[in-house]
Amino acid sequence: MDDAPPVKDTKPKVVAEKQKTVALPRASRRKGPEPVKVKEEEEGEDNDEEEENVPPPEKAATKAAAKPKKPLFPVASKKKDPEPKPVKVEKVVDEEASASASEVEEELEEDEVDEEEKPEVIAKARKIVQTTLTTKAKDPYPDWKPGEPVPYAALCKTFSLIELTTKRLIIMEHCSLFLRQVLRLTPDDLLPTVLLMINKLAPDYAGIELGIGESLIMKAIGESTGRSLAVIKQDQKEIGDLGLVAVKSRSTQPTMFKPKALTIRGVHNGLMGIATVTGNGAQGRKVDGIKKLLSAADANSPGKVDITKDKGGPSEAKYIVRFLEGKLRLGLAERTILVSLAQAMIAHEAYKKNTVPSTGDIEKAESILKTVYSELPSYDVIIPAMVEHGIMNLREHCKLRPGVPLKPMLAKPTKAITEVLDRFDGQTFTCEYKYDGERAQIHYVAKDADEELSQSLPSAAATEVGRGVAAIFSRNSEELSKKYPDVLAKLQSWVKEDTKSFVLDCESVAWDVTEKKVLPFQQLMTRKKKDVKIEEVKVKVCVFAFDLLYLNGEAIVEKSLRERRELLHKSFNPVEGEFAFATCMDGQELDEIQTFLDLSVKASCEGLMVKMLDGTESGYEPSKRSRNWLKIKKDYLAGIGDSLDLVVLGAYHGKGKRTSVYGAFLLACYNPVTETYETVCNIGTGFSEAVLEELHTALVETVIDRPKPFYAHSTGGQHQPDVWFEPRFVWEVKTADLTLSPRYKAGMKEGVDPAGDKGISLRFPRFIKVRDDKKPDEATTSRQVAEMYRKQESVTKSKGPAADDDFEY
Ligand SMILES: Nc1ncnc2c1ncn2[C@@H]1O[C@H](COP(=O)(O)OP(=O)(O)OP(=O)(O)O)[C@@H](O)[C@H]1O
Repeated sequence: MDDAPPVKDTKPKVVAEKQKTVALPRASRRKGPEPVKVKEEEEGEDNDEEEENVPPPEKAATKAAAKPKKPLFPVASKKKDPEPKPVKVEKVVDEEASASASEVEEELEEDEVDEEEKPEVIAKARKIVQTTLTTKAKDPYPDWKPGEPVPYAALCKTFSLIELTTKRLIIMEHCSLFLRQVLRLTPDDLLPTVLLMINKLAPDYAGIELGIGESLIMKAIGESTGRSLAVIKQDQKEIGDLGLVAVKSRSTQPTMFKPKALTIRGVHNGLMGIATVTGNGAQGRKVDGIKKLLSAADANSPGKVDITKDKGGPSEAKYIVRFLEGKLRLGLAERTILVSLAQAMIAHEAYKKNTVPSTGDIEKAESILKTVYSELPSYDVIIPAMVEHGIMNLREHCKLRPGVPLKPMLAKPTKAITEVLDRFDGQTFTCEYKYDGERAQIHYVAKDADEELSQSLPSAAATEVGRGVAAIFSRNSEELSKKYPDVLAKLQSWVKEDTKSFVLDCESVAWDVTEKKVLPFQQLMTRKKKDVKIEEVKVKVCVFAFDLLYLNGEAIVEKSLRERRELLHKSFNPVEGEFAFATCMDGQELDEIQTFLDLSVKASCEGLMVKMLDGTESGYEPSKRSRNWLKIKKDYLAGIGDSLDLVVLGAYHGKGKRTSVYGAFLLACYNPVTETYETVCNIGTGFSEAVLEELHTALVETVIDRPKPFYAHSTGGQHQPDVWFEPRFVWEVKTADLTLSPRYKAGMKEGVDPAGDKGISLRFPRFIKVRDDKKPDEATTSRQVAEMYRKQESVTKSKGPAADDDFEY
């Protein structure tokens, strides 16, 4: 395929098909639990089933693509010679440093390398950077001509090497080596390279999705290889991996002519074109786009892929299809890429200077990139700046800014007020109402300010609001301006005149205009999700601000909460029913907190947030589930500490009156390390008839023939659900407690069961609501489930909980 023009020329128009969501009507949500008989035996029951073989990890779906106002890939620096003169690295690092990743792996216990954050793994990785990354010796792919587009085959070669291992350390080494080669030869392609590695086309806030289902991909594979759809479907049934089906289909296809080899930039452009196609015949043009990419795949280097084994050689068709499905199956967590990128960059900079970076420098580079990315999660902004100014200077050039949403700080659950007091012993803390609505990050820049709402924000996302321009983002950095035009319309009235720019952390909560009080979350969910017309708004919303992250041109995340709160209160005017500061209380005594908790519940809140108030620890920690924020929910005091957000993997047909709907469901938590969904319970309680009907309508669209290879579930016949689903919907679920069961797989790798054959399961789970603000890979993690289990157990065994996070880099 010819390379399409650079992405900067493309003007993506409209967001493609969005994920389907279920809005549950208020009435149906409010109805009491409607017990539904779960088809199988009670949770927690022992049974001798076989341990299931979980296939290699598969990347959970990520959304993709952008609607950029400015060039998507600003050229970092044209002046620089892309290929510095090859240099011989003279400096000798210590002996240990010459270890290769595989040697190092042998030294480490298998379970110790599960996460790249382990200090010893990081230390070894840094040693590797000092040696292999500062020479060309281990580059994964033969050098292409400096300055020329990076061949897509080079990326696929790296993917195929990564596919051969599950060890983070080796994955990191492969990534770093390849990224450094890209930096050395074609630094302008670093951005699309990184994006394709993380299965994205653009930052989340750009709101572009590929909008492609399995059937469209099968159609494209069929049409581009001359095989019938029926045959492709049959292959898919047998192989269970469309990427490999694409490879199999290609191998039987005689090549009439040799198209031009794919490049990373060309593939990115092609995919972007597919994602942004709209209007009449969009589906057909998407298929054409895929066909074009597939026909060019492997043109010049047809990889020999043994499709009988998942871990075949490199094949462009395989990775294109997997990208389209949002599943590269590589275990390339965003954190891995970040660390690899920092290592590649520091090694590249050293290589250019004919030096070797010290481990201190490598550590510093990693920390800079992680901090910068947590405040400004946009490779589109960071990569060009990093290439131009160097990684050590990145902080000066890339700061939190209005227009680029950051991942919010999250709280750790606690079970009792005494736990809070233990945690904050000797330190000042503050309590705030925990409002039950939707997180909203509001960005604003006045027209007469010395700055602008980020250039990388799609223009449609920035709304004129009187004296300024504003945008609202969700917890997941999705753009919410079309959901809350009423908030934007009133915004100017609560922004003080000398407040010229800000990023606010808030909760948008349904508001009862007559009673002048907040309404439960269920009310908020009855609002339309997008294209809301102000005149049609029935459920009014009040914004409760609890933090200020940026003010008048300056990021203030490092200031103490006390200072941020003062600035917050100084910079805005509360307006009844529209904008308010979160109700807070600084008392430190148990009975004061108890009284405040009771008040919060009376005020229709979920409970309290308790936050460190002073000192560096009270700084805002983007993307972290931090112990400096604790939540006490009203229902903590009975049952386990927190509800869980679980992914629906399967369902059982209803019986009797319910034959037309699903009567019970199989739920799973998410394991971000192995990128698998681990089953955790069957649920049939908490649903009204109306809700069951709605869920059925939504879920039927996602039925698949068989469980995905990245579902960790029981294989015993009697435990199989009647239908399986794509991992799409996240539900909030409460449980009486947690137990170990051989029938479920949750947390099996977390060491809670000494014998290792039982997973954690929920007892008496109860459906609370659909969490359509969470994506499946943001569900409660296996580790969190294990942490809850340990906490529950710790009453008798007094074991400390493990740390965890949601987005942390
Ligand atoms: N005063 C407040 N301070 C911080 N967050 C608040 C506050 N009031 C309400 N919230 C909401 O509570 C959430 C913090 O709780 P947590 O970190 O547990 O998020 P979560 O994982 O979405 O869990 P939950 O289901 O409890 O909302 C925030 O995302 C925000 O939406």
